[in-house]
Amino acid sequence: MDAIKINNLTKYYGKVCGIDNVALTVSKGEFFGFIGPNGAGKSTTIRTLLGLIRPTSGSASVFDMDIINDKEKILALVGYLPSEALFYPGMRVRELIKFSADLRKKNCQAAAARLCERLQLDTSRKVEDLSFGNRKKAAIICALQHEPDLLILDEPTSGLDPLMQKEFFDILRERNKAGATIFLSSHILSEIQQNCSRAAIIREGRIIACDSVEALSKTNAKRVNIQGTVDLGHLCGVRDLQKSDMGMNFLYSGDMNTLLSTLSTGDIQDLSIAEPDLEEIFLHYYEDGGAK
Ligand SMILES: Nc1ncnc2c1ncn2[C@@H]1O[C@H](COP(=O)(O)OP(=O)(O)OP(=O)(O)O)[C@@H](O)[C@H]1O
Repeated sequence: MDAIKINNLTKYYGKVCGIDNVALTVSKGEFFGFIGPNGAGKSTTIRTLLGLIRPTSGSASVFDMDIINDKEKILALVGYLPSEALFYPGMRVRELIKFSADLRKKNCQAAAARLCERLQLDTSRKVEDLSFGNRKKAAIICALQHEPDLLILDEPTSGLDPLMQKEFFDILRERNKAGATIFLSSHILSEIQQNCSRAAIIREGRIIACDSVEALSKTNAKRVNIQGTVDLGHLCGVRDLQKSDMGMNFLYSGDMNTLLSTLSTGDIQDLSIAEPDLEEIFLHYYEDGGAK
């Protein structure tokens, strides 16, 4: 069974396009990444999926249930972490966590206590007195304490320190191993690479790639580093050229023999031709014309 199935979902905010014809399938039990630059449409996709906003056109289902007609049934199976954690003021953290569990008509005391301990959250504090990171932890506990079948996490780690990020991902991996499906929206590539098996890249409201993280990370471009001088002329396949007093470096995706014969005309003291790092590969998807 698919955990998430999105069919040609489009959302316009008046004249502004949020997402355009998004189609995506996430299988039950997957740890799926959703990557894209600011304003790409990640939150719009998630909010539409959860029935928080209505699509302009298209349809989607969660565990084979329609996002509009079966909204309540879907929400009972989902844990949602919004990108910004906002709470009613005046509550203490423990009251907020209990309030969130009561909404689900579930006793989550034991699970909540374990999560608070692992994430080191002081439940006696008032929510309005919490730091940004601690507010995030409270939101994480509200999203996870009822042990949902599907976790939808929108930029979950912003505000968490590195130790807490590690603990948080340990918890997610444990949940995933126990069968939960995880949909992780992020623009932190290392998070996606270390945790997800598949990912989709969204840009300007459209899915531009969807594949295994391994396949997405592959490219035929090389990073060329030169110490010395050479005239590249009109060499085809050069991108991201950076020059310094010492030499130059660029991404190259053209013919290797042509590159080598061009380089042989220069005065070169040192040369390296290496795989680009992951950030560079993903920038290629983000840039105009980067779609496969
Ligand atoms: N309530 C709204 N009213 C008008 N336009 C909106 C609204 N919400 C989002 N948009 C627009 O829809 C597009 C997609 O925004 P969205 O928030 O979904 O992107 P995102 O990928 O989640 O971005 P970020 O990583 O910055 O959170 C953007 O152009 C944004 O300006």
